[in-house]
Amino acid sequence: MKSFLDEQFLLHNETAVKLYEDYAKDMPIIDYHCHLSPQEIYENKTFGNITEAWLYGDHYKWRLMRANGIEEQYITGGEGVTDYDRFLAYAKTVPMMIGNPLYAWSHLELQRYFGVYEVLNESSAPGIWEKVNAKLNSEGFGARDLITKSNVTVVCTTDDPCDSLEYHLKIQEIEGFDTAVLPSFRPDKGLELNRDTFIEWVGKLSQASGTAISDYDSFLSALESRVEFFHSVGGRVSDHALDYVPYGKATREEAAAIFAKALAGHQVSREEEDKYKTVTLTFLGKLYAERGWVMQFHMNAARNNNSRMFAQLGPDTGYDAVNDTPLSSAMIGLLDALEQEKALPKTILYSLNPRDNEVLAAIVGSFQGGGIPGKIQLGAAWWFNDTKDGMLAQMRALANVGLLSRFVGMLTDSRSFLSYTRHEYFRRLVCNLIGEWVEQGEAPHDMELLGQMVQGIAYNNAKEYFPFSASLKKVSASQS
Ligand SMILES: O=C(O)[C@@H](O)[C@H](O)[C@H](O)C(=O)CO
Repeated sequence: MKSFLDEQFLLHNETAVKLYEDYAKDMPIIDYHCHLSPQEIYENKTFGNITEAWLYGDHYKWRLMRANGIEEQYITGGEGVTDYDRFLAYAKTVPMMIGNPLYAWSHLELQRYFGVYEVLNESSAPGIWEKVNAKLNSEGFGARDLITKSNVTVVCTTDDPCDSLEYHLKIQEIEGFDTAVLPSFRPDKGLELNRDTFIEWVGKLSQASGTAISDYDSFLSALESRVEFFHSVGGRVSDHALDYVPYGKATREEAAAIFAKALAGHQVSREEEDKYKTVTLTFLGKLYAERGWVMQFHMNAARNNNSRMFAQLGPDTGYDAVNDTPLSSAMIGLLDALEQEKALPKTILYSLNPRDNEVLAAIVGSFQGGGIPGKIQLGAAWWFNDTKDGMLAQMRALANVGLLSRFVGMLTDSRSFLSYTRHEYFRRLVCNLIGEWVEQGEAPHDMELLGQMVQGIAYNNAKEYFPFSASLKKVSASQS
């Protein structure tokens, strides 16, 4: 029987161990989608204790604590509740997490960042609290230190087009910090024209772009100026949350009329919304293609389901779920609208519903081309799929229908600076999956070929795929 989280964790055959140890383990990380705060990175934020690092913003942990019957004030904080109280509440929940990736992630983080190899529970909590906090309060445990320690060459944060990117610019001035921290252009608030944030957001866009927005054309030119600004700061990625995939063939004039209706404060119909989103996404896709950007679609999330708690805590607080809207024909329509004009950018398609894996993997195959390896990507297992089963299902679907060897690999999608162990977890799964194929005679025991495949999925494919600046930390010869 293997001991818990030992060196061969998730590696169940010799080939897997060799692939991980000799090829995957030491590869750098490109974290091309996350929710880290550029300000905290710039300020090299330090964490007074493990509760601050673990429980101040991680809704994955909050969700499981609720499921374990922990009172809300010990999860997201409350009157008279100390950070130690919250840590104890988490320590009480951890033993109940067996089978959930957070059980492994939490212990991997304790091992990799703090040298703690004990299992976390209520009885070990006091000692672990002391040991971890002593480290967190010592030199080298600030946000930037943790990024550097994790061998991360690129971090792509998630940013609103109206954002000043002040901290991205300031980070570029920091001597000796090699990681590129780049903005991702996330214009969801400009697409969601039925939401109560739309009109105010258009006003913010006008201010940020210096463009008077009186109609759809001026709105689009304001968006274009912000794309250009993000590009000037090193941004090369966009990101769209499509909780359902819209598609409605329409002219620019039709979209303009719908835009005007929404800007006047009127609700638009679903048909009008689809038309507006189709024309606007097509416009944006062309901008991305012109600049060589990568366009990401995060689809089929069902967000903020608990209206009482949404009113109390806001979004991204652990009350989301998986949507099950059909997406195939709309997705094809959107991609084809761009392809028709030879303006389809590199694109990554993520669905939160694993039922869509094969659907998207097949759609991906319909739009490859342009001489670009893996131009269209089946997105990494995301959010509720960021699990052993979810990652394997996504990789198997991609391997069955497309080219796993061209996959740009994992991302943390996290708000915590300790989450880079998710890449280790993923790399171990990749090596074991390929190792199994070799041991079962389904792939040749050609370590050079397999090592190249593993290093590609771990890092090199992303390095080639994302047109980030040459300011990336140079990967040593043995790793490239
Ligand atoms: O980018 C998204 O929309 C999601 O990743 C969302 O932000 C969610 O809160 C998350 O971080 C899941 O990991």
